[in-house]
Amino acid sequence: MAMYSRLPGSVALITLQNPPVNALSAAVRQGIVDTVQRALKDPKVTSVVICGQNGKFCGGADIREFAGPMLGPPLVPMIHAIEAVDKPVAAAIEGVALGGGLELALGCHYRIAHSKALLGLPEVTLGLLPGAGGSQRLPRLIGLTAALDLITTGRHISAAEALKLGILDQVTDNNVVDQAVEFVRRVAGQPLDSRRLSTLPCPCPPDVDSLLDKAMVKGMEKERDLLTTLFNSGQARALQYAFFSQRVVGKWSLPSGASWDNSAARTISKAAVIGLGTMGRGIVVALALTGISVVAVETQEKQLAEASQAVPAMLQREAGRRSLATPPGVISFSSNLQDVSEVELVIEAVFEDMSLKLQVFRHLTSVCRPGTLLCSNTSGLDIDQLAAVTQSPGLVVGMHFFAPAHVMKLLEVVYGPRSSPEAVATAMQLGKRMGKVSVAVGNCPGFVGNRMLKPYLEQANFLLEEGATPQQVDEALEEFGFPMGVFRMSDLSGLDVGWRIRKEAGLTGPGVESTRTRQGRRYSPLPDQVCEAGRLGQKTGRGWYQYDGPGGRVARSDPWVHIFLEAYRAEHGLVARSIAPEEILERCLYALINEGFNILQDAMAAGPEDIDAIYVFGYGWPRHHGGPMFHAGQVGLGRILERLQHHHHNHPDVPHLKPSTLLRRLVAVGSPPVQTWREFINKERVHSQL
Ligand SMILES: CCCCCCC[C@H](O)CC(=O)SCCNC(=O)CCNC(=O)[C@H](O)C(C)(C)COP(=O)([O-])OP(=O)([O-])OC[C@H]1O[C@@H](n2cnc3c(N)ncnc32)[C@H](O)[C@@H]1OP(=O)([O-])[O-]
Repeated sequence: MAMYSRLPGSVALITLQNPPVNALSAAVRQGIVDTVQRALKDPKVTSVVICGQNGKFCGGADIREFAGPMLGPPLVPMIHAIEAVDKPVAAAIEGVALGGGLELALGCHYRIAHSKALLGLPEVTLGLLPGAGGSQRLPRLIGLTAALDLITTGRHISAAEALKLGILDQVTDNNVVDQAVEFVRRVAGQPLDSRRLSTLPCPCPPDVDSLLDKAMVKGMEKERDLLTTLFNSGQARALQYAFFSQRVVGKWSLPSGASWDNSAARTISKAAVIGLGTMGRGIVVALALTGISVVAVETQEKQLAEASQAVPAMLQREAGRRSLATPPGVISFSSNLQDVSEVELVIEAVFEDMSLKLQVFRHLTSVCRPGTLLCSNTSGLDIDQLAAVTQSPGLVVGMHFFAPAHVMKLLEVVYGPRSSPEAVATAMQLGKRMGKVSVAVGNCPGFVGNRMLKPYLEQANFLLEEGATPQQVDEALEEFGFPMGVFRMSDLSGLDVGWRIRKEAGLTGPGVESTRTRQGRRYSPLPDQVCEAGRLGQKTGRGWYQYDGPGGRVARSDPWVHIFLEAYRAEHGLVARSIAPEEILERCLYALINEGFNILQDAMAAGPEDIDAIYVFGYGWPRHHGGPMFHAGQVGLGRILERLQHHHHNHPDVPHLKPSTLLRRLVAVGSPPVQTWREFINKERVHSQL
């Protein structure tokens, strides 16, 4: 909707009304068309101001409408009509003018913004381009180079930058509508031709003159054609899905019925971090950047001394990189666990060893004051077991950060069967304050992200046994869009991490027979043998690849690995075959996706969006593929099921390839779209189908 009012004097005020960001839905577009007509016809009106309600000008086209046919008045002629009005029209920009919102403002003759407003053309992040004249008007206003920068990066810019670039006519710290009204009154009666951006020539560097001989009309036609192509592309749908899934996960819910809207969060101002290894240091910085005071505890003197040098430097660097709204919190270092007695929340980040973590939790519960939230940064250990040794198990949750913790966007908030809604709400809100995408997940080995990683890694190892090289596997995955293939990634994170976990699970180590079947299923001893050869990845300069030296970054193919693989195959009587990239992708990705269905079935994630957000923000899943569950829908659930059946038939000793019941059920009901799975799962659960 758009509301029309006549202000004292001769100014018509049009207010966009579509909470929360006044997106240009069909109703809003209709409202604008009607109110602009009204202003045009009213002889008493000499000028017009367009603003948005509730402190937001406009967040752009209504992305929710992209899924269906476009109804209502189209945006392009609507903006052209505003530009053609013969009374001055000003956009009063507060909050945001993004995408179609900025394009609407560019159709106005003047633009006045509040100093805190953000402007931009972020369409590229949704797989689109500015399709309502933005690609044509912006270069005509600020030149080709600056416009290209904004259009291709999609970045949001401040009002100050927009003023400097020439997008805005005025910036104010006061009420922006009042300023805009005053502005249009002042300019009423002045000629408007030079303010109609679509009619202006495009200022551009001399060398591209010849490229830009096309007229405006041609440009607009091109914009429309390209937009139509983009609209119908899978990538645009995936990027728009990723936009919404990032927001859906904030609206968390637990199987108990507790959810974001019925659970109160505590606001944390003082926290502690136990353990100052790589993860602990990053967590201290992430907390301090949010303005929280942190007690950073490390019992090993050498590690403490190193951390007290490194952490302030990291904080300073990061604070400099972001322009912080609040000053960073104070960090105090200590070797004494007693010093955490006054904090409201503790995050334990010691070595990934259950007996050590239990020891820390026993200690914490005795030194912290009652009511302190106790969190663990474990990447997969049982939260409930930790909760069991504390006086208040309800106040224990997992906060699984990803390295480096002050940079990576993902946070898995792990609730155990006894975690209170307040504890979950507080951890989720704290994650949000740290700028993270926080996802609530259930307590199961590996939680969501690492649980799905296991079958993916497993398939990659099996592929090596069957004839692939690490490079071939990595190349197929990188071609799909991962920044790093599985072997390069393993070398980066350190091969000993998984080795230790497998030893703890009794899968390898002294006394375990070196067979290719362990604990009743196919097992590849390849990664254990690589570790036994002292090759732990980048940190030792050797792993699945070779590097220039310990800590080297550039992976090069290593003849040692090829000889090792050949010897291994010969020892086990395996005949290497040539494996196509398609098979590599199917085996790795479909095994991972299948585990995602198992996770949904077990209610360890509330919906497919949660899994997809985890993979996009924590595991490098290419955003333009939406996430593993979205991708499954794009490929077709029937196809995924059929390929899993095929691979499981060939490898019956690999349980991860056995299609999940949920996948079968979804295919049986006609493969409904991913957005409806959450509801379907809940219904199936009620009827005990899962
Ligand atoms: C031939 C056809 C012609 C077509 C022409 C194309 C025109 C144009 O070029 C294309 C576009 O404009 S593309 C668009 C270009 N624009 C963009 O890409 C801007 C995208 N938006 C943002 O970047 C952020 O939301 C803001 C910075 C606006 C606010 O951030 P914040 O304060 O942290 O808040 P938050 O939590 O982020 O969002 C709050 C709620 O608002 C919702 N919502 C938001 N925008 C929406 C939209 N456009 N729509 C619908 N909904 C939108 C959001 O889902 C959430 O809903 P929930 O139900 O409460 O969960």
